[in-house]
Amino acid sequence: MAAAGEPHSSLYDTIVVGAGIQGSFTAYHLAKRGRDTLLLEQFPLPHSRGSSHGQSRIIRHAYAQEHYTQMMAESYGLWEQLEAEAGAPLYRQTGLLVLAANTNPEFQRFCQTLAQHHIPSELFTAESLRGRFPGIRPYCGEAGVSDRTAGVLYADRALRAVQDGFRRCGGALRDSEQVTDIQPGVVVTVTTSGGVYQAKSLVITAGPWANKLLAPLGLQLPLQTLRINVCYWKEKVPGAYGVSAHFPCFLAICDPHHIYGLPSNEYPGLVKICYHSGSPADPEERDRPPEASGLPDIQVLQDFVSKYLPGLVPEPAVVEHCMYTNTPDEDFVLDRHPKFSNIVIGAGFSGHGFKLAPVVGKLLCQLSVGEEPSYTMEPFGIRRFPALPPAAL
Ligand SMILES: Cc1cc2nc3c(=O)[nH]c(=O)nc-3n(C[C@H](O)[C@H](O)[C@H](O)COP(=O)(O)OP(=O)(O)OC[C@H]3O[C@@H](n4cnc5c(N)ncnc54)[C@H](O)[C@@H]3O)c2cc1C
Ligand SMILES: O=C(O)[C@@H]1CCCC=N1
Repeated sequence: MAAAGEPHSSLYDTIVVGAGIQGSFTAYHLAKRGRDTLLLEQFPLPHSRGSSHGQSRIIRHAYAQEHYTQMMAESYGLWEQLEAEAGAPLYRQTGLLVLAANTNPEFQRFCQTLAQHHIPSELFTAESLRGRFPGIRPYCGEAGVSDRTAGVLYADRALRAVQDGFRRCGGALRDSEQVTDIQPGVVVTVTTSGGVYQAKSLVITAGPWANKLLAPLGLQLPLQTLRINVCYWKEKVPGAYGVSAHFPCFLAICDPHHIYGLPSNEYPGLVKICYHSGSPADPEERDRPPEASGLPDIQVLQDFVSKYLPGLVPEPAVVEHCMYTNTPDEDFVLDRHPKFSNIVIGAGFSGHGFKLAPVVGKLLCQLSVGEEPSYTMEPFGIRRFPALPPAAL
């Protein structure tokens, strides 16, 4: 294996394209197994053009779909391991409240998975919510269920930690190198803006750029790229909705899209509350203002904040941007290319993939080395999309 900075003339075991959280964890698992791995990133690191930047992400066992709750059991352990390797905290436990009308079927599925997996949790009525969380003004008939294991991941720090871990295991990370061409074969040839590399297998984890890389490989996935407004709301009394006041993360099950929030922490006095959807956008033109007919997400959030969180100023104080890459069912794509079995794809993380990245990385690593994946891959297969052009398959 070449030392850092030395030219690498031979064949890599695996090249991973895209150093967001999914590609970085994939490369980390590969390097930990002693695979000679090259991780390529188009932008200088760190950058804020994709989906993995920012200070915080929610981590939780609570899911309406059991397969994610199952994967989270292992994911928590892998986050802990990375935290120990990094020697710095990556996670803060805050708990999470799922809020909905008590008759809501999705809410009931959350309660079922929490119970089935013995996750420490508590049920709340509108009245008991009011007593325990005076900052929330629940409506009549609303219920809540908590996931006490949930909390906040320090996202930027976590991304750096996994990339450092990858390098410590001998992995090579080259940033500012955009992949411009992929030639499939028993040996895959990858051309970048900086050189030409070869490997026995390739993993594509390109976030919102996935379809751009897949098009020349004869594949287009039904992915929608969305620009998300990441809104921060000012506390009327600083700290009232903060981690130190034990305010939890929350997920409000709303129609048509959920609303979620994290206690004030990264920006003192500001609470992060976002809409779980956004306006369609090309990642190359993310900050171009959307059409006038775009999603009224900020208005929906303002209404929500004025109604339910009376201790916050109902107008965003800070708005940052990030990208979602959504599949139609919001399940991930973790699969081999239908025609080129040594090309593995991780895509469509649909705005909820950060917490699961340690397990996603392990699964993509297993697929690329030809091992049986440790979980059922049924929800994640490419063939679940009926509208794929048959020529591609
Ligand atoms: C506002 C917001 C809030 C979220 N909240 C949560 C949350 O609370 N909990 C949670 O679990 N998840 C959350 N998520 C989702 C999570 O952040 C994403 O699922 C995850 O970051 C996706 O990572 P990725 O590696 O697939 O994509 P990215 O981070 O976009 O990484 C892809 C990388 O590939 C690189 N790339 C692309 N094309 C090329 C090329 N040709 N050559 C070289 N490099 C290339 C890109 O530059 C990029 O760095 C949230 C996402 C957003 C946007
Ligand atoms: O994944 C998460 O926990 C957050 C909150 C719910 C919607 C998407 N992201």
